[in-house]
Amino acid sequence: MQEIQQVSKDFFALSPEEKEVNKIKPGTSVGYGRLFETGKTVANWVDRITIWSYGEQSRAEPCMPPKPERFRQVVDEYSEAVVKLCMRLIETLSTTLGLEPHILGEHINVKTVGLRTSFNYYPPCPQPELVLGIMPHADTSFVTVLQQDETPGLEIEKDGQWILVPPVKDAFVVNIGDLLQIVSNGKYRSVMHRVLVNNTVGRYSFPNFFMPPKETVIQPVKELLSETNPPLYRSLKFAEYISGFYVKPLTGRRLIDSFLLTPSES
Ligand SMILES: O=C(O)CCC(=O)C(=O)O
Ligand SMILES: [Fe+2]
Repeated sequence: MQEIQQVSKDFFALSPEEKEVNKIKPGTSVGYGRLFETGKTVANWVDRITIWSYGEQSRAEPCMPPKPERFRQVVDEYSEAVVKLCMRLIETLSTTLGLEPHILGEHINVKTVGLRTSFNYYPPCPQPELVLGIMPHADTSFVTVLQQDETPGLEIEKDGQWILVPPVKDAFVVNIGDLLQIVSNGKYRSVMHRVLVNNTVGRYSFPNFFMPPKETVIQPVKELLSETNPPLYRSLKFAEYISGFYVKPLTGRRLIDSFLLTPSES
């Protein structure tokens, strides 16, 4: 965990030209650059690089920055360990849904699921009350394993209130993403969250998004459905969901609601 922090600090200390070697290309979501740049003035006060760190996508869309030199090696070891943790989480989540431990993993074809990792640096901001580090959103993952440093900033929404998630040394935060909400037929709800910034210290965070290949069909697990518990979400390709996510800035609205079979009033 310390090493990831160290290579990230080395990366963000590079010159803008060196960081931009890996600039996000139009139509993709990986590389270095501003978050959700849409031409509109939505301020996300963050310097960020996103890469496929594990799985099929990391080979299909290579995006490791060439510098710092140790980056790739550290990320390879880290992502392998995080994927193992995600696999265990999926088994546990299967059990807590009342299913055999292997059912959820089989349903989502867990062996093909990969990892996308973002490296966020939120610099100190002279007027932190005017911006957010990242606007309110839910993640596009099954689960997100998040490493944050010792500086607070992450808040989750619960019952209409924003609640700070205090950093705990050597611990990850696990967030439920939209895809788990769909496959669990709404039994698990993805968590809305946002990031605050401050005017004194920079903050680093590393969310690891456990995400499937683009062609994967996402739909509720059939073992959870019955006449009295009909599917809430239609089946969709992950590519369809992800294209919806990146075309608009983070508005705080739940994208996932657009896949409800019976649209909600909200
Ligand atoms: O910085 C954080 O703690 C969270 C970052 C986040 O939510 C994201 O990158 O999706
Ligand atoms: Fe997030």
